[in-house]
Amino acid sequence: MFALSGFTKSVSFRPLFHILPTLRYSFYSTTIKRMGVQKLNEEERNTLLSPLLSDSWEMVQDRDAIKKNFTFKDFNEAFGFMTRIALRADKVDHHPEWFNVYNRVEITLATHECKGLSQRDVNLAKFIDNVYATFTN
Ligand SMILES: C[C@H](O)[C@H](O)[C@H]1CNC2=NC(N)=NC(=O)C2=N1
Repeated sequence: MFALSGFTKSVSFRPLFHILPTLRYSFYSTTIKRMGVQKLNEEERNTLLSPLLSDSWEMVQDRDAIKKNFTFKDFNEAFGFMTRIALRADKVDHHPEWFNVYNRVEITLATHECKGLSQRDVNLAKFIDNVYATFTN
């Protein structure tokens, strides 16, 4: 007992405990999170996608993707909107396809991994609509 406490005192395991959350997060973000994202099924399309399609999101022609156009006062506002989305997109590792000219931003959402619409697109679309609401007040 005495010998063990002497050992733990001289060889500290503390640094390991510090990096443990990082290791866990990196395993989560590279392995677990990326495992098998599924295309939305019919029921999910009815419950999750329909509200977006009633709120100016549209299906893209010949593709399982949604798009929406946003307009702003000027370029400064449009770019501010894009910046907030870009930070979120990078955090959740899910990125929009987008096009900007001055005060206009056109956004298309789809998931590469399942080659179509997934829950991630629904989440990002809702986030985008919430950000846009802060600009149009
Ligand atoms: C390799 C990397 O994880 C990816 O390709 C990520 C990044 N951003 C992404 N963005 C979108 N829209 N769909 C994805 O499947 C996706 N996957």
